Amino acid sequence: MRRSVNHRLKSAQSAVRISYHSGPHKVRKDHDWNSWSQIMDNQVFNEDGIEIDRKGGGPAGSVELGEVASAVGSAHRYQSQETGIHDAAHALCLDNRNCAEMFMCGVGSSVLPDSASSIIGHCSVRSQMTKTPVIAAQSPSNGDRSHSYPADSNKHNFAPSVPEEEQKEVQCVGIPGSQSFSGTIPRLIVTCDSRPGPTAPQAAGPGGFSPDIQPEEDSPCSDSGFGSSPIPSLLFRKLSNSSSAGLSPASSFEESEDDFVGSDMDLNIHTAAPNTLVARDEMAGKAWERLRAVLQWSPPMVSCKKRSPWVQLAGHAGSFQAGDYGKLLKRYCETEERCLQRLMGDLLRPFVPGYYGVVQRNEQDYNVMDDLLADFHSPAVMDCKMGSRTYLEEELLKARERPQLRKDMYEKMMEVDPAAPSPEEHSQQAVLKPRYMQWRETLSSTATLGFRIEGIQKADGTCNKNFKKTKQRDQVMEALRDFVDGDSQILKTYLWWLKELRIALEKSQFFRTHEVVGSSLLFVHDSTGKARVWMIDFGKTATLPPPRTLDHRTPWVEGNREDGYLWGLDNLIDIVAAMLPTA
Ligand SMILES: O=P(O)(O)O[C@H]1[C@H](O)[C@@H](OP(=O)(O)O)[C@H](OP(=O)(O)O)[C@@H](OP(=O)(O)O)[C@H]1O
Ligand SMILES: Nc1ncnc2c1ncn2[C@@H]1O[C@H](COP(=O)(O)OP(=O)(O)O)[C@@H](O)[C@H]1O
Repeated sequence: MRRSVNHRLKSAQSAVRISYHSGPHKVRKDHDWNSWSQIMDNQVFNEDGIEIDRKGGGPAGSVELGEVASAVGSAHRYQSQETGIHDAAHALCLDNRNCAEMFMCGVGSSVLPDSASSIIGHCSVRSQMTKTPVIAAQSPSNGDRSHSYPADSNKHNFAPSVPEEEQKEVQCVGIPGSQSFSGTIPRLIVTCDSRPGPTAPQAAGPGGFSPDIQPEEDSPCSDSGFGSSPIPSLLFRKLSNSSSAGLSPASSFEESEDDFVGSDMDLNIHTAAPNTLVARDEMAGKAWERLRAVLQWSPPMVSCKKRSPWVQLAGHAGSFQAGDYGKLLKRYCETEERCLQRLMGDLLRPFVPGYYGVVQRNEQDYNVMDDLLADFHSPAVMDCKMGSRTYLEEELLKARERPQLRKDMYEKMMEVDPAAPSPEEHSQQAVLKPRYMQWRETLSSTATLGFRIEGIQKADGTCNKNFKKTKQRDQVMEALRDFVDGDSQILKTYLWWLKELRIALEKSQFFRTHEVVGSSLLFVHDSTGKARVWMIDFGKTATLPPPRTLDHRTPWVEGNREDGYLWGLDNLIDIVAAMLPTA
């Protein structure tokens, strides 16, 4: 039995190696299954895709819980820091899928630190990576076809190829003080004005340029042509319109399951909000001890936890589908895939949704990630778009070189402020994308504070996306106060997470070497007092050519690629702190 557990732990490790392979960033093809199954050389599957023990022939899922607990213990001993938790969780979940499923359905999510439970989530998707879904009958696959990770049998590093510096534990060195933004955001308005000027677009022909009118201009992750795609029905959760008090309807996943989650085992590390990440690791260690105990003495549970209604607060309609077991499928974007892969090996990992690779559903590829709402009960959610600029420098160049007029953006502009378009734009009934984006930035708090609220859903399900004109500090405060229903304890927890995030960002190799544009912070809390902040949306996060780096606070001037992300975070922290009663 012991041999078998160790053997599975080994398998788990090799599987993890593959998971983080950052190979060629392209959509992978079916034949990769072969290489995947080669890597899984220590594992044998029965015809239902259930892993069986080579020796015993029983399903791997039938391993006794006590044995799994030992596996957890052994794996945990490999490393005890943040990465160790992940490793242990990987080992555990890959070791026993049924048990992992049990974690997903209650035990794990209630006793594990978030980082670990998110990885335990990995196992369910990882189990999809078998030729046949393990729990085929329950799978809402809808014809899902998981791409395997490109296998590279020559790679034997357990960790992804991440610079050593990046793998170091975050040490809390104190919360840096807020830094102010000394400059102003340069106005780089691109219009169809053919008059010469330093920032005006170049005329493309005699009499000024005559750009083609396009319904949409594709940006790196634009969903042009996809928004109206029908969304296939889902077994676990369905997409539907949620009640919306805002400008536009929100997509949501309907509540569809009963709640069997044992709350007595909850370990709420979120509200505890210790002062350092190191302290959190210590807590995580304790959580593992408790997990071991629970595993050794709990009867097997076949349960499913209640799914809170899912909500999409911003972004492109039709981009998301529900995945299995707390996973979310987001329409495939190569840039985002690359970023999420890299982030899995970066200090920022606890602040981003766990990433599980690419699946195909109905001929559309999706990036699979954690549904960040999955562990909350009727959560309140807020999307805050970070940074002082919301378009890439390359989009600006593109708009100059190949200007494309956007009717849809003109219409969105008119809905908010009919006086906003210039006479020329009125006559064209269209605007250029950077012009629209800059208008949105100055209308909201993006240009003045380096972040803006995109949307809020309250616990009662009301959803408000009407923040386009939320610009002043006191307006932001009002929105935040409403979001937390005046609960200063929740605000305090958010403040703690924001400060932790700032520490991690300031040390992150990924962050230093990427221009992070259009990315959001997703704030989630619920009535249990649990509150947390994650970074989402890396569709417009561009890698800088080495050795270039950004400090994310220097004001942007065209060419310096600064995004104002940290400046915005400083301001956000400052605002949240100012809302709290002084001790
Ligand atoms: O929020 P509204 O005012 O509707 O404007 C949207 C957002 O800025 C989108 O950014 P995000 O995805 O960060 O929410 C952006 O997508 P990009 O990220 O592709 O730039 C859209 O551009 P188009 O996709 O070109 O329409 C733009 O129309
Ligand atoms: N991992 C996630 N878990 C839960 N909700 C998410 C997650 N990612 C995105 N969302 C929801 O979807 C919305 C849009 O996400 P985003 O990644 O910004 O999409 P887009 O790239 O289309 O702009 C967010 O505002 C949030 O409400």
